[in-house]
Amino acid sequence: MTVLPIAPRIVVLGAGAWGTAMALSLARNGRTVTLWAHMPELARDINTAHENTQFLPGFRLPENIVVTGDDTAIAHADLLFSVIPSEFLRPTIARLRSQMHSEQILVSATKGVENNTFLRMTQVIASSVAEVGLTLPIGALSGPSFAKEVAEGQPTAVTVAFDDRAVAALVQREASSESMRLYTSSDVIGVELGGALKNVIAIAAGVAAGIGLGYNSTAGLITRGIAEITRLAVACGGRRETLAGLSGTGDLVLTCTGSLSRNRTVGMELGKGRKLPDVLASLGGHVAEGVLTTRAALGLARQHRVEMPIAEQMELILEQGKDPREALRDLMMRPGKHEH
Ligand SMILES: NC(=O)c1ccc[n+]([C@@H]2O[C@H](COP(=O)([O-])OP(=O)(O)OC[C@H]3O[C@@H](n4cnc5c(N)ncnc54)[C@H](O)[C@@H]3O)[C@@H](O)[C@H]2O)c1
Ligand SMILES: O=P(O)(O)OC[C@H](O)CO
Repeated sequence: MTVLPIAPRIVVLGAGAWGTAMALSLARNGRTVTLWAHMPELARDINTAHENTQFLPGFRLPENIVVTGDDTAIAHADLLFSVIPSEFLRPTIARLRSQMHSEQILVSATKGVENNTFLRMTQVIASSVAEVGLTLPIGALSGPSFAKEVAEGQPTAVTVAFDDRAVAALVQREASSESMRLYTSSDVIGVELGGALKNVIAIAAGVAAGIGLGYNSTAGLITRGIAEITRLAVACGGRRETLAGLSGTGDLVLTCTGSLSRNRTVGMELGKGRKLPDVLASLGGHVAEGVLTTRAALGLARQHRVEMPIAEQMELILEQGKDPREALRDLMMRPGKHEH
């Protein structure tokens, strides 16, 4: 049976906006939280400024957050949160896995699908640690949660999923606070895919906004978007009701309407006519996971023979520079369908 000590040692892997906000949220319970950065210089800069000026400016880190670039810090953790962008996850886990052990619990908070394998993030981590003969409980945390608002202490609700619900309950106990409410789930597939796939639809919502379209179009994209990502998640083994929850409808509504979303911003700039490399370069080192996830989602969709018309048009815009207006027209002019 997996257990956690009374005062578990917590390490957050990845000192981007979300890793830093997660550390701030976890530290509100009085625990010491170690925030691991992949580059020692980044750890040093954050320690000097007591603030992550590059990825989450404006929030002073309290004394009980210790920032480090030292890989050996991971060996002392009881509870690990992995917040590494999907693109860098496999090499980062390969680097750190010699410090990991089977008594630890690992929560993945990354939202993405691996580009060539189409694996979910918990699968990437499990397959990497298996190469050195290691197994440990690995689950996913996802839901509507802009890092800035979490850092501000604004009430936020997310879902944490493990195959073993008792493990999800342990994480729920440790990560809940006045401003962070966690629901448990045993649907790891649904929670992970909900969080990853909503980014593709958020790009589409941004494109619509960038073209100058209004509320009707956004509502249509959100609703047909949830239909599309639910189809794929269910085909992959997720549960329909999970996609109707926080890590599905909840996150989709947030990211398709919230101006803080990087994915929506990318779509909006494309809708205004800017080119993708130029838009990505202006994100200041931040990731917009949906750009890479679009192709992976379509790869998964082909494997499972699932139709994803919105994702297909996004791929054409992102990879072939299709005119966004033409893409939206092509979506509207598809053959008529039943709603369900
Ligand atoms: N920002 C949010 O509001 C938010 C909320 C929920 C989930 N997420 C998810 O969290 C994950 C991380 O996003 P973020 O917003 O914290 O990142 P970010 O965009 O703020 O920063 C990029 C991160 O990538 C790291 N990085 C860059 N090169 C690297 C390399 N070669 N190896 C390892 N790491 C490298 C940087 O150190 C930094 O931590 C993403 O999957 C994102 O979808 C973000
Ligand atoms: O800024 P985005 O688009 O990466 O979205 C951040 C989170 O995923 C919102 O839940």
